[in-house]
Amino acid sequence: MSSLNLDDFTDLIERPDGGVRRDAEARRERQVVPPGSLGRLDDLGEWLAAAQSAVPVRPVERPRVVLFAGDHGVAELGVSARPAGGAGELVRQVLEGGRPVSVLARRLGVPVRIVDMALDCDPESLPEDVVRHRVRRGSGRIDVEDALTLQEAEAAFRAGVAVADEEADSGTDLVVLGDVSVGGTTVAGVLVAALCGVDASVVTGRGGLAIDDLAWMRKCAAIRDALRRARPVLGDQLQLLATVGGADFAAMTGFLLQSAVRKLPVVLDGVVTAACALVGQRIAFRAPDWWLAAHDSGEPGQAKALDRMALEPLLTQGVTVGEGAGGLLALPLVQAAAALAAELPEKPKESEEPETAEATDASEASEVPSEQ
Ligand SMILES: O=C(O)c1ccc[n+]([C@@H]2O[C@H](COP(=O)([O-])O)[C@@H](O)[C@H]2O)c1
Ligand SMILES: Cc1cc2nc[nH]c2cc1C
Repeated sequence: MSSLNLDDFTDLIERPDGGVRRDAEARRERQVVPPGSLGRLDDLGEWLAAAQSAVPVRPVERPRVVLFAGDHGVAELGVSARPAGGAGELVRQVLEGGRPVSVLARRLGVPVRIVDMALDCDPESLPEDVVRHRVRRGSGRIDVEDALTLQEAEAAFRAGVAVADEEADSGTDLVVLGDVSVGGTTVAGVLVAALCGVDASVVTGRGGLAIDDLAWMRKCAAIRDALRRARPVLGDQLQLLATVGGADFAAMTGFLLQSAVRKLPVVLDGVVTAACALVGQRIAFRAPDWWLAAHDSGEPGQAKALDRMALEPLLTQGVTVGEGAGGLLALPLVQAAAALAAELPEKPKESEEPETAEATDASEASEVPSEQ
């Protein structure tokens, strides 16, 4: 297998088509309600049109939730209100239908795919439909040791790339990306603080099930210690993911970048996906153009990361369960924006003048898309 060169993504990732975006804006000018009167839904519809390279924008008909799952050694420090090593149990519950993402996905008719990257459980105990890409059992305790070897990080990154290719090849038209982890918000905090150059306290939040003050202090200290280990490898993103990331983080970073290569738009969930996106931005600066921030979960590290990528979350509902649930909440908005942009009729022509070259404003004519 050829060695992985992350710099290739810089060239492979193009921006969504600016010309198509202008065509989408021009179409909105001709529709019955003024552009801007649908607020952020107007921006959303135009962004999606550019991502699809299609005017009118196509409906989102084959969305999917893709979740990467892993346990993190740092959870042994008591930085999470969830039991260390408990991510496998959550994975079972998601697929059995009993978690928030299961309920929302059922209601919206969206399939959920879960990839095991580093769960700390017997693989036999997992439901059959879990996608198996495990590179190790639990990522390392990042305050004192590396999360992964470089080889494991590369294998995990490649697994994420492969899953993105499978989604693009099978006709998925939008992915809601999420994670199932224990200790993941601590790892995310380290990556965000390292890449934004801020202190541990700035990114230390209360996690999935809010932790108490003592646990918050342990979490802040763990992030501080891991940050010291992160700083020397800041210039090498694969090494950074190996040192203070984890297998699920490496896979999500690979997934996000390859989705951008394949022009597959991705909706980000919470702080964990935001941290992976930030690593991805360091690798390929154009990549964030393909991502949509669904919601503001309230984790301070998420706000920091999204701000760095100039991504503005659509919703604020205080959803901190992770697992793609907050991300999925944005799907109906995306679908609404697409329907409005595609289906609102155009205004009737103001005059009945014959359509001659002279009667048409030349500058406008050059911007009007050929729709038929
Ligand atoms: O989305 C967020 O910002 C968010 C905030 C707190 C917790 N979570 C989810 O909770 C899980 C990890 O939480 P923790 O407290 O064990 O680090 C993981 O699946 C996260 O996606 C997610
Ligand atoms: C308007 C808009 C602009 C963006 N830029 C990057 N992702 C984006 C998503 C949306 C929705």
